[in-house]
Amino acid sequence: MDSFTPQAKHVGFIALIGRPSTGKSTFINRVVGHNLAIVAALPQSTRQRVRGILNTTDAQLIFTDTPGIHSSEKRFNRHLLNQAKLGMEEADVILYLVDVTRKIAEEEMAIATLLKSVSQPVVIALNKTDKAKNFTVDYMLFFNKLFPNKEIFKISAKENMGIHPLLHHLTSLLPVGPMLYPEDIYTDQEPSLRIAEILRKHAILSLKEEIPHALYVKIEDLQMKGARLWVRVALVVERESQKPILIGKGASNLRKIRIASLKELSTVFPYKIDLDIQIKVDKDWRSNEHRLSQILTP
Ligand SMILES: Nc1nc2c(ncn2[C@@H]2O[C@H](COP(=O)(O)OP(=O)(O)OP(=O)(O)O)[C@@H](O)[C@H]2O)c(=O)[nH]1
Repeated sequence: MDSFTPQAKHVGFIALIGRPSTGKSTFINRVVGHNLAIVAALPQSTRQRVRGILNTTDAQLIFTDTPGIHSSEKRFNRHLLNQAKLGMEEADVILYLVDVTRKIAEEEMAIATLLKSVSQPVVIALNKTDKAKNFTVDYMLFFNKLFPNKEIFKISAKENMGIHPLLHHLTSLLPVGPMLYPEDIYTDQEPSLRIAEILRKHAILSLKEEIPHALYVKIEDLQMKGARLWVRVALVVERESQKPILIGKGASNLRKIRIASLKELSTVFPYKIDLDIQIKVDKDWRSNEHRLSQILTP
C-alpha cells in the first residue's frame, strides 16, 4: 500500500455564480473562515478567480469565486462574463447565489438560460434572507417554475443562517476521490495576488463611484530584505485626472489606503512589510483587450 495515498472524501470544485454584489465573497469568507476575497458594497469587486477551500471530516469543497454576471454588452463586462463561464467549466457543481433584496431582473433570466444548458448539478441559494425587505417569495415562484422539483436554499451569508444544510447538500453532490489539496491549505493564491487583492480592496473602499472600476493593482517588485518583505506596488488608473482623486488632499487618501492595507497584510503574513505605493496611468486600459487579458486571467 502506498502510504501517501490521500484519504478518499467528497472532493470537488464548486463555482459560485450570481450577479454583482450578491454576496459571493461574503459566502466564501463565511464558509472558509478567512478573509480571502474582496468584500465590498461595490459591484464587480472580484476580478480574480479566488478559491477558498473548506475541509470537513468527509469532504473537501473547493470554491471558485467568479466575477458577478452582468448582462451588459460592454467589453469590460463581457470579459467578466467569460471569466464566470471559465469558472463554471472547471466545476463539478455550480452554486447560484441570488440576492433577494433586489427584484428579479434580466440578469436572472440570463443566468437561468446559462444554467439550463450546463451539464453539472446546479444548486440555487437565496442569500440575504435576513433583510426585512426581500423578494424571497417571488424568487421561490420564479425558480420553482424554471427548475421544478429543485430544492431552493434560503440563507444569509452575513448572519450565518441556513449555511449548514447547503454545505451538506453540496457535499453530497461532489464525487468521491482523493483530496486535491493538503488539509492545511485554504487558498492557492500566490502572495503577490493576495497583496494586490488587499491593496485593491482598500483603494476601492477609499473611493466612490466611477474610479473603482478604472483601477487595477500591479505588483512591480517583491523581495525579502532580511526579515522584511519589500513590495513596490502600482495603483493604476485610466486617466491623469483620476490620479489626484486617488492620492487625495495632502496625500491623505493614499495614506489611508497604506495604513488599512498594512494592517490587513500584517494579519496575513508572518513578517513586516514595507509598501512602496505608486500611482500610475494606463490610458483607457479597459478598452485594451491585451491589457484586460493580462489583468483578468489568473
Ligand atoms: N444583509 C445581508 N447582506 C449581505 C449578505 N451577504 C452579503 N451581504 C452584503 O452584500 C454586499 C456585497 O457582498 P459581496 O460578498 O462583496 O458580494 P459579491 O457577490 O462577492 O460581489 P462581486 O465581487 O461584486 O461580484 C456587502 O455589503 C455584504 O456585506 C447577507 O446574507 N445579508
